[in-house]
Amino acid sequence: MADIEVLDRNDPLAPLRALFELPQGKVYLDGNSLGPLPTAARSRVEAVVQQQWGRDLIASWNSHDWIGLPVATGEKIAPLLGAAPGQVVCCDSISVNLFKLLATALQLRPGRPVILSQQDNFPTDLYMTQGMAALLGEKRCVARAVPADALMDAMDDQVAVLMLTQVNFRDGSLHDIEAITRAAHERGILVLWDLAHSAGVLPLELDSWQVDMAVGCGYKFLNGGPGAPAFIYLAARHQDRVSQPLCGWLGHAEPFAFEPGYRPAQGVASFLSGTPGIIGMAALNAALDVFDGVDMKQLRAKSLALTELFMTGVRAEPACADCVVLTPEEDRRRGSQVSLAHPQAWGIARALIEAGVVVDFRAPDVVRFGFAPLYNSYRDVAEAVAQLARILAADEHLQPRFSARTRVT
Ligand SMILES: Cc1ncc(COP(=O)(O)O)c(C=O)c1O
Ligand SMILES: Nc1c(O)cccc1C(=O)C[C@H](N)C(=O)O
Repeated sequence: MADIEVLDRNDPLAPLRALFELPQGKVYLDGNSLGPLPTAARSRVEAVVQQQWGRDLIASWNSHDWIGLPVATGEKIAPLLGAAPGQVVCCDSISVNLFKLLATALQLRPGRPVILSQQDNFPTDLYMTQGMAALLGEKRCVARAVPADALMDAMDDQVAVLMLTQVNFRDGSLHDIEAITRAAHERGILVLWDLAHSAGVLPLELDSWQVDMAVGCGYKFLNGGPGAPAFIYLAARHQDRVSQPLCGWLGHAEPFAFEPGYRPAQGVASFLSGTPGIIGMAALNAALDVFDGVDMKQLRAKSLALTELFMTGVRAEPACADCVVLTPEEDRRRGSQVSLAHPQAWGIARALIEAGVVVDFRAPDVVRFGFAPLYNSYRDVAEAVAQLARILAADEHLQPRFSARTRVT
């Protein structure tokens, strides 16, 4: 393996690790599921609870601008997406936001009922599409999911919107947003990108790639905390042509006029529905400060170096010979995780966690190693490879205590 200490010493992003509260003695490689706690988020939550909720109570909607928090947080996320102001709002979960945007896409393409996706997309994306189809009936909505290599052929004149996730949650493979968006547009198809495993770790240029719509996650690489709200991106060019169906009062032009009839707010703010969870959103808002001054290209370069080092390390270890690297080798095809397939993946994941290397298991046979360049070091990679090789060489993953599937994640 390369000289790990030199790599960490020369890493310009290494000081950012100090902005997080990482548990001592653990190597945390699960930031693609739940990012760790940024100290700024802890302090903000304390302030929101003690001073704002605890002391200022209801006045905080104005005096601490709670009412403006979804838009303000969206504007803080926007630069990470390559989005000009006025196109991103923070709200709800990805699942709920997909529903709003899918309905919008169908409105924009009347006569085209198909929502096209990839068979191994994250299940919630497929489920939301199936729910939409059941609600609207097959004349107005058809859920079509095909293998990745059949997507181009499936883009026919019945397709209203292509809904894809940029980085596949299972194998870490990465789609080329710009090329796929262009191909879809040439066929009159809108694109809706799920950026759950991209926002905060990959350089994104949604505006210049002409993306129509996107959603993303607050609790993974944006480090906003468990169940942090998600976000919606809707390109400015579509905003005055659509109305989303979950038209709650906070998406109204004047919520406090309490009118009986719905009038949407201007722009992407009309994608708000009900009252946001202020504590959770405040945590995400503060967590985003970690990105101040961070060059996303530099972040990507480190992410690639971490995943590359890990894959090289695994291949060089004879004890890891039965691990199949599912994640593409090519930089332009790889997100920020490495997935290994192994028949005893569950036991390996549990043994790694017990050894202090926090990874996750995805059924049926995948161990995921998520690398977050904001806080993971090259030393973390070396430790993960060493522990994996040790466990496999000692058959530790076959220990009876690792055989029962006792956990949900
Ligand atoms: C690609 C992808 N989309 C959507 C989700 C779920 O989003 P939510 O729980 O915010 O609905 C996840 C993970 O939870 C995911 O990995
Ligand atoms: N959202 C999660 C949860 O509430 C519990 C456990 C895991 C998750 C996840 O984020 C899973 C994740 N989207 C994945 O890539 O598998």
